[in-house]
Amino acid sequence: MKIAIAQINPIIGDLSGNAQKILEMSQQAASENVRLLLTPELSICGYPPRDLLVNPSFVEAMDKTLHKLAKDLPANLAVLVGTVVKNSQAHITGEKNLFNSIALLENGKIQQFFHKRLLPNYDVFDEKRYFEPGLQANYFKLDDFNIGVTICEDLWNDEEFWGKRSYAVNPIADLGNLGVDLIVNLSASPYTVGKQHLREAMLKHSAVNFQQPIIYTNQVGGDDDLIFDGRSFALNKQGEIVCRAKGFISDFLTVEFNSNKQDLELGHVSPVYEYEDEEIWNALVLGVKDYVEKCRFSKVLLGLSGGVDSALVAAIATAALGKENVIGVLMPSPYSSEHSISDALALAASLDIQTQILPIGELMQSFDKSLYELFAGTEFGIAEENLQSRIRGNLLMAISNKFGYLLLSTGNKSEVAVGYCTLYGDMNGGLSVIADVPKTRVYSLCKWLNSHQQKEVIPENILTKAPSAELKPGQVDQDSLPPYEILDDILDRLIHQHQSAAEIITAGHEPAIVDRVLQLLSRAEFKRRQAAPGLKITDRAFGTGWRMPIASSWSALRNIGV
Ligand SMILES: NC(=O)c1ccc[n+]([C@@H]2O[C@H](COP(=O)([O-])OP(=O)(O)OC[C@H]3O[C@@H](n4cnc5c(N)ncnc54)[C@H](O)[C@@H]3O)[C@@H](O)[C@H]2O)c1
Ligand SMILES: Nc1ncnc2c1ncn2[C@@H]1O[C@H](COP(=O)(O)O)[C@@H](O)[C@H]1O
Ligand SMILES: N[C@@H](CCC(=O)O)C(=O)O
Ligand SMILES: O=P(O)(O)OP(=O)(O)O
Repeated sequence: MKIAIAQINPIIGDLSGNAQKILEMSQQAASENVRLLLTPELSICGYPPRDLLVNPSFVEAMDKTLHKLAKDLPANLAVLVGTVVKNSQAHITGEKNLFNSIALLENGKIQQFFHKRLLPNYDVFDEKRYFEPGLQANYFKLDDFNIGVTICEDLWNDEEFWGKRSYAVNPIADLGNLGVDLIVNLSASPYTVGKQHLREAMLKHSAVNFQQPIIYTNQVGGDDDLIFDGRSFALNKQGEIVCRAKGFISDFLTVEFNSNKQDLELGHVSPVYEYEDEEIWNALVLGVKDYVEKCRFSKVLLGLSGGVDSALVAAIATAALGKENVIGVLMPSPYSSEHSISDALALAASLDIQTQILPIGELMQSFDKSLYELFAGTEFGIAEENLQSRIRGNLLMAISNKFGYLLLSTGNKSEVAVGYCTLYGDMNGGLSVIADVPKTRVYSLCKWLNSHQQKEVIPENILTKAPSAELKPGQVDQDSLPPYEILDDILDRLIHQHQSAAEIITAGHEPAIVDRVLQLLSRAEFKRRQAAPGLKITDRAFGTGWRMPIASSWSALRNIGV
């Protein structure tokens, strides 16, 4: 029996467009004699639909679209489509309105529904807000085969693999006990660095442990802050990868279930990325492309300072949207160095993007004049420094408004973590492209890009000079922050490894620096809450999965031993 994976890139809420994508892959499947086609979790509406699900008319429209799709599908093809189903018991107190389900479509009809049993509710996942868990093992008979159906998180509870049990039920063990021939998993699993390795290792363990071939179908595409990497794959009973779809792009691939061997045959296996930098680059390019296109923009703009952050964002945007759709705006102030202008121009020439030069000296003088009396007798300080950033932010938003271009924010994760950025200034923008990329990774991505393209896409001078906001003469970032290698290590331990200050100090960091970073991290929460959505590439980004209080003094507690 031939089975196909439809690794589609749905647009959230575009029900007819998503159905059309499924239909097109169904027609391709039918032309290749496929018997069963798999699509991702919630493929009819795209994942995550969030509070669109609270609207009954949205749910009704999904139902109508699904019935129409069932009628349009080619004959002799069964298709599994992700949808929601109303919970008929929902009138009972405490029960929710919906199930996160899979519909089996065949012979012009919806034949059966399967409900997701394990509902993720951590990090960016919030499924208990909408869904009630399914209570039964899910499987169906297709020709002579029993096919077990699981939905994303249903397979993330392999107790032996994790060394702990996260949920009381284990859908894969239930299906193993029922003796199904094959398990399919329909997922919408967001990208984080190294996640594919984890998925494959986890499902390899499950395949071997339960002696079940598994076909894993993932969504692809950018959805606000989330990037879905695709890379759907299948494993035979020995846990060997027998096929893998491409990463960060829609794909269609088939795999043969051999009824004699009761196992999957070897098919097409797309390669994995060799370098993390390459993988992250591809993720960010897709994240920008899909955010811009799905929000119906065509062009973007950004401030080009001659620094490394804006250089990387410009390069990502150019790869995502094409050089004719990226506009770099240079806004030198009296404090800008000569090289900041020449470096920005060299970068623009290397990417072959358009530039505009808008000097801000006169605007700064005009602001100073207006504030002269009010500020008389005070020292030049943060207020004056930030004016430059805010003048630039205003000019960029004026261009955005006038021409309908989306402004890209350029702050990296290290800066966003410690609040080294100006509200309503360089934090302006609709999408924060590298907000989850620490500064040390910004450099490694640029270096990877140059070596991958075998030319200086990012001019060498941008990579070797000291990072500087140039908000006053001779200023460099390291006047106010620890060296980025140290800052990033401390932040990684705090944010990703959940280490206490005491553990970080034991690891060799200076107590005063650790204290300061803790305070800066906590104090900058108000800024992050007002920031543009940032593309998520790590397991802990400052986005929908980060829910910190603003009015809090927790970080000050190190000295009493917590
Ligand atoms: N703009 C740039 O390009 C850039 C680059 C690198 C570093 N920096 C650095 O970033 C810093 C920016 O200065 P900043 O952070 O003082 O200016 P800011 O204006 O970004 O933030 C301070 C302002 O935020 C508000 N605020 C403070 N606490 C708040 C809270 N809990 N809730 C809500 N609002 C609150 C207040 O209005 C306060 O004046 C400076 O250290 C600057 O050197 C800026
Ligand atoms: N001189 C500048 N021209 C254009 N855009 C600029 C300039 N200086 C800063 N910017 C923008 O602001 C962010 C943050 O700057 P830092 O150097 O990190 O302070 C930068 O990426 C540009 O987009
Ligand atoms: N743990 C899964 C959950 C996804 C889901 O159920 O949507 C993941 O991160 O991919
Ligand atoms: O934000 P940029 O581009 O100015 O980078 P840097 O902060 O390294 O100068």
